[in-house]
This record gives sequence, C-alpha cells and structure tokens, in this order.
Amino acid sequence: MLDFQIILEAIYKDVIKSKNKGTVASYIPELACVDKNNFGVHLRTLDGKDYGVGNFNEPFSIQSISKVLALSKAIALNENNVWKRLGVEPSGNPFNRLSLLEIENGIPRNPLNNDGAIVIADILISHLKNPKEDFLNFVRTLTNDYSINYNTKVAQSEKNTGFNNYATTNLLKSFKNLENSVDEVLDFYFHQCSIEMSCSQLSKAFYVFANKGTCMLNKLRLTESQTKRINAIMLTCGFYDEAGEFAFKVGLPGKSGVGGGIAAFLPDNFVITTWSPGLNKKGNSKLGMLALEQFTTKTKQSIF
Ligand SMILES: NC(=O)CC[C@H](N)C(=O)O
Repeated sequence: MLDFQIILEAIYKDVIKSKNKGTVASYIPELACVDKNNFGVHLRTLDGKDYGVGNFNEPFSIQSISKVLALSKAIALNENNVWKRLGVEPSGNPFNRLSLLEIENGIPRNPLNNDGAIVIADILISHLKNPKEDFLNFVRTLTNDYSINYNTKVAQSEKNTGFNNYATTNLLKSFKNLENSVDEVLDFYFHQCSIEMSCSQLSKAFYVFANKGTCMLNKLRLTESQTKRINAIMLTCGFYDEAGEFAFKVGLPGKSGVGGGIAAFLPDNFVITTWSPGLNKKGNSKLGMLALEQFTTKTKQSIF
C-alpha cells in the first residue's frame, strides 16, 4: 500500500530546494504580485481520502485550467455545437499563437489554446441565461464548495493588457466563428480565467474527470464518452506546446495555467494538483512539473 502523505512530503522537501523556481507570469500585471515561494501539492483519491503538503489550501488564479471546466460545461449543454466550431488536434504552438488561426480560416485547433477557449466562451454565452453566474455555479457544484469566486481585479488586469486576446477574438469574429460581441466574449473569458481555487479545491473539481463523469456529489455531469474525449484532449493539448514533454515525463492527463497551477489525474484512481507560481519558458509551473514527474516515477502510477 502506498503512503501518499509520506511520498508527497518527501517530494516537497526535495523539489522546494530547487535553485531555479521559474518566472512568475507578468503579462497579466496582477499575477506578478504573487510570491514565487508558494508551493503546494494535494492528492485526493476516488474514495475521498485527502493528502496535502505546503500551500495546498491557498487559493490562486487558475487561469487556463478553467478552460477544461468551460469545455465540460459546453459539452454538457450541447456537444455537437462544439465540434462544428473547433478541432481536437494539438497545435504544437504557444497557447496564444495567432498566425495559425488565420492560416486555418478561424477554426481553432483545440479548445485548450486561447482561440479555442474563446470560442467555447462564446458558446457558453449563447447557451446560458446568466453566463458568468451560471458558469461559476457549475464550478461550485462540481466542487461542492460555494466559497469559490472570480477575482475581478485579475480579470480587469487582464482586460487592460489583453491585446493578444482582443486580436484573436477579432480574428474569430472576422471568420464568423463568434456569435456574440468581442467585448462580451472577452469579459466572460477574462472572468473565467480569474477564478481562484486552491489545490484541494481543484482536486475536487477534477474528480469528475477521474471518475468517468460523475462528480463528488455522485451526480452525473458528463457521460463516459464525453469524459473520455475531454481527458484525451487534456493529454494531447493540456500543457501548451509542452504536452508531449508532460506525457513523456509525467504520464497523466491534466491541465496547467499561467497562475502556476497544474491539475492532473489517473482515471479511476486519484487527482493530484500542484501550485508553484514560477513558470518555465513554455508557461508551465517549473516546480509543479518536477513534483509530478517525481510522483509518477516513485509510485509508478501513470496511465502508461
Ligand atoms: N495559459 C494560460 O493560463 C493563459 C490564460 C490567460 N488568461 C490568457 O488568456 O492569456
């Protein structure tokens, strides 16, 4: 029997010694205020046991991790609509690369790069009565935690400097792959990315993906087939242009965000989440990746 608490503590002690802790994202100015020394790891098994070390209960900006939650909501609402408007191939490019979208006539490669996530935001706005409120409630009920909220300061900060996302959204509009207005879609998207959650809350939210679509409250949120598809997209596209490297080193499906969070899971077994705000050159958490690589190496718990 693996003692997860002892394993997480050993990994934490080792990884925290790293001299190079990466660089905190500063293109969203509000994110640059976060202390690089934060580091937390949390694991939740499917039978509900929790293990944590470091700052695993401290909320942080989940950023791109929210793209998986938005995709899930869009798929649960109307899956056919989603695949008409974007693809499922990894892009091999940074998450905010604009040129590919023009070459490929306004059809984003996948829902986890910015262009695809913006199309998903557009779909949610078209389907939800009160988009921001309804989406937040979806995340809260997945997690069974009503303290989860948007950080409006972070959303505003990204709005002030989100020139690349404005360009992307305008391009989508010019290719007629956007139903709503550019401002409305980006307001939703910036809020979605600004949601704050701790590692332990994220482990609860991602439980649904490890548990064939049934969330912690034993409620069916996604079908098994929908869950399989979302998990496949996380494995192939969840770590920007480093998805291959993550599969190679860690071997779990998951999603990262520029706030320094990573949520990963072994289907039918557990969810493991890390947070360390310093990023590597590709935008993935430096210590988070190291910790997860050590975890799957030590425990031999990977999908491969
Ligand atoms: N990779 C990320 O976490 C990026 C999310 C961020 N809100 C952006 O659009 O640039």
